[in-house]
Amino acid sequence: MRIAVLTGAGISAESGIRTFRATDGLWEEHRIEDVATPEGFLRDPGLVHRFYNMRRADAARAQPNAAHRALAELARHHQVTLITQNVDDLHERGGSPEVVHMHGSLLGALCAGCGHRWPASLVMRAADPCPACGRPQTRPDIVWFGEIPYHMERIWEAVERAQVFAAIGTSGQVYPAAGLAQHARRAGAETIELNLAASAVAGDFARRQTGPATRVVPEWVA
Ligand SMILES: CC(C)NC(=O)[C@H](Cc1c[nH]c2ccccc12)NC(=O)[C@H](CCCC/N=C(/NCCC(=O)O)S[C@H]1O[C@H](COP(=O)(O)OP(=O)(O)OC[C@H]2O[C@@H](n3cnc4c(N)ncnc43)[C@H](O)[C@@H]2O)[C@@H](O)[C@H]1O)NC(=O)OCc1ccccc1
Repeated sequence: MRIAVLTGAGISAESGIRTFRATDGLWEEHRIEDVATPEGFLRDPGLVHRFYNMRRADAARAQPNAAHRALAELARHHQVTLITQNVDDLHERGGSPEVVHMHGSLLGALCAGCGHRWPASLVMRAADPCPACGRPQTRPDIVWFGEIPYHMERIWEAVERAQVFAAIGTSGQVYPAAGLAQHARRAGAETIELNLAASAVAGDFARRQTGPATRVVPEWVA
């Protein structure tokens, strides 16, 4: 079976990683414009690096949960394209062989000058010189608002060819990720949403399983 899976912050919530829009969510203390936009980085790279250094430390402390592991199991029996909006590496540590990080990763560094990429250190600073061009314009390799997500060609193709499309732990408020369900449904896929509550695009799904990811994902995979 060809299965395309899209995950969001909700799949990592039970591993202790805060989501974005929950009351104690990440965007509570920080204005999106300040910490997740190219303009915010130009204005105050120190603030942005402190934000992502904190997230990198949180992710390093967290452990994959039963939902991450269940998706790894699914990939052993089906042709799974696992697309995530998450920048943590819990899918990989949960055993998933291949993960498409459409919004980048906390484990990557990117030179805003020459575009060179290299593995991130736990604590990053803008002044860290680029190993390729030497310029001190180091940023996290993360897709910010107003920037084009990574791997879009591959993602559209996988969603169009999927027989099943599942969205797990995502609020459906950020595009183009939130538009993938409708695209899959139009291409004839069976669609299912797994979440604690209905997302902003719940209407695009034929089926829904409501509950915490660590319960509903293993149930769905079984
Ligand atoms: C706010 C929104 C309106 N704005 C956008 O969508 C913008 C603008 C836009 C573009 N098109 C539009 C169309 C309409 C309106 C606006 C737009 N989009 C962009 O700027 C994108 C770039 C967006 C990426 C920004 N970067 C992120 N992340 C990296 C940074 C970082 O992480 O710091 S987005 C970030 O926020 C989003 C958060 O959403 P979720 O992951 O869903 O998390 P959330 O907290 O919201 O919800 C948690 C869910 O889990 C559930 N849950 C909680 N606990 C559990 C639990 N235990 N079990 C199960 N479920 C659970 C909850 O019920 C809830 O549903 C994720 O995508 C996450 O990656 N770029 C772009 O459009 O470029 C052009 C383009 C595009 C395509 C082709 C050509 C050109």
